[in-house]
This record gives sequence, structure tokens and C-alpha cells, in this order.
Amino acid sequence: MALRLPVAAIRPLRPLRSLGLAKPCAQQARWLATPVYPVTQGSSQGPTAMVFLNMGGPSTVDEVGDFLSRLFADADLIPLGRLQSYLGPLISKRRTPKIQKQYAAIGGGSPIRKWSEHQCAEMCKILDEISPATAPHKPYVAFRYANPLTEQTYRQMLADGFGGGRGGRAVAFTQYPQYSCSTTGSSLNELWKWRQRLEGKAGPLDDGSDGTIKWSVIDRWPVHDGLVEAFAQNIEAKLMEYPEERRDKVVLLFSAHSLPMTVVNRGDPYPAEVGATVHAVMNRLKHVNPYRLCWQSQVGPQPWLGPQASSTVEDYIAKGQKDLLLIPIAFTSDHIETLFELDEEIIGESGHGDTVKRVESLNGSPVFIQALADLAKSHLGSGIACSTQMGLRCPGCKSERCTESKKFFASQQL
Ligand SMILES: C=CC1=C(C)c2cc3[nH]c(cc4nc(cc5[nH]c(cc1n2)c(C)c5CCC(=O)O)C(CCC(=O)O)=C4C)c(C)c3C=C
Ligand code: FES
Ligand SMILES: [Fe+2]
Repeated sequence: MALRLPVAAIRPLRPLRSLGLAKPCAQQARWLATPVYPVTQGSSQGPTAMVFLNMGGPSTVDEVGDFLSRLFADADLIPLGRLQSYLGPLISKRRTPKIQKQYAAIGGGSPIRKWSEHQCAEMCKILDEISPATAPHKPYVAFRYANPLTEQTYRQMLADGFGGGRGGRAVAFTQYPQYSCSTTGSSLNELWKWRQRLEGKAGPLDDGSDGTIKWSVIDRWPVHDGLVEAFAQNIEAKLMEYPEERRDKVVLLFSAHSLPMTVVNRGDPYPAEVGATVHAVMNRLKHVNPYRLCWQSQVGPQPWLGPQASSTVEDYIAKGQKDLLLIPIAFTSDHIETLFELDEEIIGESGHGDTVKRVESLNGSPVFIQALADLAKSHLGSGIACSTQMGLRCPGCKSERCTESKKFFASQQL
């Protein structure tokens, strides 16, 4: 049950301007309209900040330039060495018009913010019911390349009464089910950076703690039963659109965002974890249909992990296999890779839009949102700061950021 606090527990927010925030975004505006709970109030352990980490996407076509410039400035995603600050802006500027057209074609922006805010808020409502010891759960979204950015969200959490000498617990919950150092790793490095900048070393307080936010991390969940169930139900629903006599022979084409081979060979865990999700979903579907895993959205001229989704579809059609069902398996809501690349480019240009189809993304799936809540509940009750896997760096990793941020998150005492 959500905890109702007395009006006396409501305290005024610090003015946003003093936190470096000029104008409240939608997420902040909603928080401004709701009471702020001092972190010492609430149930035995709550309140708990639930922070969804993801890359984000431009909500409007005008935001594409800023989105791409942040993306190409990220050395964890696109390492350009000493030339990063010179080449990053150059490449992003050149790429902007092409990508703006793609966002215009999918309705003028990425739906990822809408879905992330919805999923996080709905998950927190369920958590208040099923995990009363850590209630109330307060939803936050922290994006790597688009608003609300990690810095903005961290400042908002401080304004809401977490950390800053007052302690409190927060869970960094990656919305990439499979861990890659280029995605979840980058978001955690960014979170750690703002943690150092905005909180530093606060305490010690009387209770021996330093009064900063205690962070724990849900860093991967590739084979969580609820996730697998949500994917499986969406696949089954789409398979029903094929005539019964052909249904079991439809080839299931799982498609995940590719990685450059340099990242794969560095030892990134993502390809194996994507494979694990695919296998778990196929087990749940009892292996009735044949399937393959392919990879999409490669950028630039260097070698990427294949086979590519586009050539896979073409090759199967050329072999006479026209019943193909594409399944985006590494992202939990729609984005240009599903709405533009899969729907418009791959399916649209296949010439077989009636037999080549795509499974719905998880978006607002209640099964998926329940899975998020179940996963968060077991994490909250586990006393674990992050997975054992997260403590291990890639064999080829040379990044100081990875060393420091992993050390920080793995050493959190809950
Ligand atoms: C699990 C998902 C993703 C992985 C892994 C990933 C790795 C990765 N991506 C790039 C470069 C770009 N990605 C871009 C957009 C983009 N990437 C993902 C997901 C993953 N990326 C998504 C969902 C999106 C679209 C966001 C949206 O629409 O909401 C882009 C920008 C678009 C473009 O210019 O084509 C780039 C660039 C690299 C280099 C990489 C691995 C190292
Ligand atoms: S690149 Fe994987 S741990 Fe640093
Ligand atoms: Fe990407």
C-alpha cells in the first residue's frame, strides 16, 4: 500500500534555478505538483528512488542535433580517442539531416520518453503494493543522450530529498535487458560521474554513513521469466495473423542492435546475453517454429556483428521463405530501429509486407510492467548492490571510467 504522509511532512522544494535547472521538464513538473517526502519519513526503509536508465531519444525533430552530438561525444559508445571532441561534433552535424528525416517519418520524435515514464510510474505503483517495506517508490528516468539527462535527474533527486547529506536509497534499473558496456556500462559511468560531481564525499553523519544516496544496480535481466513471458505473448499474438496451416512454419527472426566487432572482441557480454534471451523465449514457445538471431542498425564502415537483419530478410525471401516474423529482442519500447528501420525500410522495401511482419514492442504491456515490478521487488529484498558479473571488466577493457564506476557500485553497503 502506498504510504500517505501527514501534510507536515511536506517540505518546500529548493528553487529549481539554484539547482541549475532553468525550466521544469514534464517529469519535474509532475514532481513539483506532488508532495516531497523527507527521506527519513515513510515505511521502515522507504522512500526508494527507482531510476530507469536508458539512452533516450529526441522527442522532437529539433532535438535530433543535440541527441546525436551527445551520442558521438560518448567515448564508451563511440571511442574516437584524442579526436573525440573534434570528430564527434563533425560526424553528428553531418548525420543530423538524415536522422531528422527518419524521426519525422515516425511521427516527429522518439516515443521512448513517453514509454519510459509510463513504465516506471506504473511499476512504482505495483511496487508500493508488493514491497511495502521499501515504499513509497518514486519514479525517475535518466537518459544518456536526451532529456531528462542523468545530470538533470540526479539534481531532481537531490531536490526531492534524496542524498545531499540526508541519505536514502536509489536503484539504478537499466532498461537494456542485456548488458553491453556501450549501453548500460555507459549509463552507469555517467551516473557515477554525476554522483562524484554532485554529492562527492558528504558525511560522516552520526550513524556513520556519509549521507549520500546508497545506490544499487539492476544491471541485466536477459532471462527474467516475466520478460520472457511478455516477449512470448507478443510473438504468439502476431503469429495468429498467419493462416493456421502456415503458422508453425513461420521463421522467427530475432533482431538486436548490432555491435562493432572491436566491441565484441573486447569481450562485451551483450551478444551472449542476447542469445540467452532468444533461447529462453524459444524454450517458452516450445521450439515450435524455426528461428534465427540477426543484428541491425550498424553505423559506419567498420565490421559489425552479423548477419544483418536486412540481408537476412532478403536472403530468406530469395530462398522462397516469405513468412518471416521480426522480433526486436534487445529494447523494451519502440524507437527508430523498430518504427523506421524494421517497419519502413526492411519490411516496407521487402515487397512482401503481407507475409513479413513485426512483433509489437513491449511498450505498455501489462505483463512486462508486472515483470519490471517483480524483478525490482526481488532486487530490493536481496541486499545485493549489483550482479557478480558487473564486477568483472571486459578482458580488453582499458577504461579508467569502467574501473572506477564498477568499484563504486560494487562497494555500496545497503
Ligand atoms: C541494445 C541496444 C543498443 C546497442 C547495444 C547499441 C549500440 C550501439 N549504437 C551505436 C550507434 C548509434 N546508435 C544510435 C541509435 C540507437 N541505438 C539504440 C540501441 C542500441 N545501440 C537505439 C534504440 C537507438 C535509437 C534511439 C531512438 O530512436 O529512440 C545512433 C543514432 C542514430 C543514427 O545515427 O543512426 C547511433 C549513431 C554504436 C556505435 C553502438 C555500439 C558500440
Ligand atoms: S569496456 Fe567492458 S568493462 Fe570497460
Ligand atoms: Fe545504437
